[in-house]
Amino acid sequence: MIHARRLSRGYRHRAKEIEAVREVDLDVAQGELVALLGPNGAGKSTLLRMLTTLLPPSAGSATVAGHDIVTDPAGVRSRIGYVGQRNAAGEEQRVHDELVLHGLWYGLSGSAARRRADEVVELLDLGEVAGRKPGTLSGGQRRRLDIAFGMVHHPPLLFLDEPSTGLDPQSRADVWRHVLRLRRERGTTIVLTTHYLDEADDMAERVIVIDHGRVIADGTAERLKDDLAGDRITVTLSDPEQGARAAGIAARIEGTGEVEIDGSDIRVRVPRADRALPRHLRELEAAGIEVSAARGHRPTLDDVFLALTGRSLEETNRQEVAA
Ligand SMILES: Nc1ncnc2c1ncn2[C@@H]1O[C@H](COP(=O)(O)OP(=O)(O)OP(=O)(O)O)[C@@H](O)[C@H]1O
Repeated sequence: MIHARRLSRGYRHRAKEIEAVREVDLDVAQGELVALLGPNGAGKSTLLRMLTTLLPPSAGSATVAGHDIVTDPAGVRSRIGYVGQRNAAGEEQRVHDELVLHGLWYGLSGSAARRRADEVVELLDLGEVAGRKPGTLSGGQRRRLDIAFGMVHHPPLLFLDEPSTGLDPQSRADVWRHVLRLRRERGTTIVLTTHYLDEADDMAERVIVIDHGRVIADGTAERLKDDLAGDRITVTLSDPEQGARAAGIAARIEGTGEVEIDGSDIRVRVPRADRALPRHLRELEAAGIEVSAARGHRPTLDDVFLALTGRSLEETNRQEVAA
């Protein structure tokens, strides 16, 4: 569906060149659900805007849905849906009428546009609000309407730029339910951007991590965690004086890496926490070291980002919000 090679885009801002996207290679197959994950300013929107032909690349090439983004932008546009960060709806028409207008804009006949409006209203559960004006909808309903606009011409490939940003948790879950439904029932290929780690983790089957305009990791969330962050176990000792001995025992167990002592806690990196924990407990017990608590941690995607960049994505997002 998407093949991009060394796709790059710079901006000139106050006589300075910003390299927003740098030599990105990307292949997305039909039916995939891919999340582009990265902090604000990483280059996600710029990448999406190039793939949707809204912005020409400075260098590199890409085909999207079989058409070249530079030499055949009209071919690309007729086969994709794009839902940007801003609302697409006007305020004058009612929801259903707006959808019909969109269909006409895409070249459908009047009856085909009305039929298609009915279909997307059903697909995105907008029946209750079909007679209302967009300005009266809740944030989540409004976002679903935006997605409906992106689907009016039945595209096999849908791009969503931060579909859930700014929504409350319930509306976010609701938008996701509908995105997953599109994928399941229509086989739509979906590429979306997000800076919510939990979303990328729970919903997308493939996560592409972007930082400073480059792809720095690409895989399933589980794979990225296994390869880049690894599990950890934490064992709390009844007697903190035993820390050094316990750390020595842990370090000798096969597969163990990075042993840290923090007060009465010993933290150890292991390939699989569920398997390593019983073994560590047995060895400590055999050495007469009493353990008062023990737990295993599966890494999060933030641990992956931290391992890759030395920064926490969650922390970076928080600082952006505060700034
Ligand atoms: N029109 C523009 N002119 C100058 N610089 C720009 C322009 N648009 C984006 N940039 C810069 O390019 C870089 C990438 O921005 P982009 O919006 O693609 O990132 P993003 O990952 O989508 O972030 P966000 O989540 O905030 O949308 C940033 O440094 C941004 O400031």
